[in-house]
Amino acid sequence: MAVFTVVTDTDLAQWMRHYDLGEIVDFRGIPSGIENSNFFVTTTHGAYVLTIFEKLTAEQLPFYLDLMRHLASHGVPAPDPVPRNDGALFGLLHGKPTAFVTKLAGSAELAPGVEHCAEVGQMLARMHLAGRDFEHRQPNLRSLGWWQQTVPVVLPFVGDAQRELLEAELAHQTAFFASSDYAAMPEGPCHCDLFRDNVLFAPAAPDTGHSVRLGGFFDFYFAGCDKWLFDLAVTVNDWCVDLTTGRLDPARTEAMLRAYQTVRPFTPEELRHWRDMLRAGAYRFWVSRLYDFYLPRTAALLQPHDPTHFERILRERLSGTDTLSALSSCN
Ligand SMILES: Nc1ncnc2c1ncn2[C@@H]1O[C@H](COP(=O)(O)OP(=O)(O)OP(=O)(O)O)[C@@H](O)[C@H]1O
Ligand SMILES: N[C@@H](CCO)C(=O)O
Repeated sequence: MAVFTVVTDTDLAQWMRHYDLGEIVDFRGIPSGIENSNFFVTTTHGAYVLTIFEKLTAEQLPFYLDLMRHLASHGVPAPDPVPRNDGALFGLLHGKPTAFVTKLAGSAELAPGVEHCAEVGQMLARMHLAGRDFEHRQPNLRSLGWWQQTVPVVLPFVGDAQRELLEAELAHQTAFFASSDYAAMPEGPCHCDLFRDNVLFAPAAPDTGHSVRLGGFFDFYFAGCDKWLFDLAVTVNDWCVDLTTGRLDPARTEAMLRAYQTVRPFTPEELRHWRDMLRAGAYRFWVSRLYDFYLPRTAALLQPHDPTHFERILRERLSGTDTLSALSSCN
């Protein structure tokens, strides 16, 4: 179980005094996830998720919690942080920032079809537009600066072929980030980690004509201001990939991109640099997975993600052209 901080019944009982959430009915650690300690807490008032933030600081947290509130109030289904009795959206438990958010209904779809990809693409574009008037500006903390710091830390652990690719891609991305086309791309609050396991689907209501219904986006704790296209590239790299080869599945990719574009059309700069952005999205997670794999933290049970998956995806995006035509064909 990825529970880094153990919470006893006594800890929880004391913690609950800060909230008006009724009596505890059930309390259990959540085994998935690799960043934070998460618990499902059911009370006589409803179902919640208690998250103890293992890395994020009290200074960083308002961005995420306020963003979730902002999005939820703008029609984007996201967990809503529950205020404490003193009005604060988080407190300290075992010295770490800790928050209660509402539990979303539904379950993750780990083998998505075109309908799931279309739902996610459209909601992602709506989320980007909804974030335009969000007042906080905090950068994506896992962007170029973090890659530049982290790559030298993981290089001693990897083979020659990986070293060469890590260094070459970092140079390419550094130049891309410095370009005028990059500067011209639209940006704003992004999820930055909208993988299949961070989206829930609920059963579609009968007679709606839809086969699937989006339950919500969650795990906003890697969110930050970034290029909207980066957010989409991260999402496509996970939702539309053939898990064996790392190639993009044309039907799912087109479904997601078309749906995104019905809400927010791409700019010329974005069309020109789609593949660079897919590479950036793959690189970000290759580096973080290498870091977590070779420099793991202790947890009661930790399931590290496979770094070679994103190495394969990056190599595939470097060689592929199909992804560019998929995007252009949507115009
Ligand atoms: N608001 C929520 N509503 C419903 N389920 C949730 C919610 N938040 C978390 N969960 C459940 O908890 C699990 C773990 O949460 P999460 O994925 O956020 O872990 P993490 O360690 O914080 O992040 P990461 O995915 O980056 O490792 C999810 O897979 C999901 O089942
Ligand atoms: N989505 C990330 C985990 C951290 O959120 C990954 O698959 O590497």
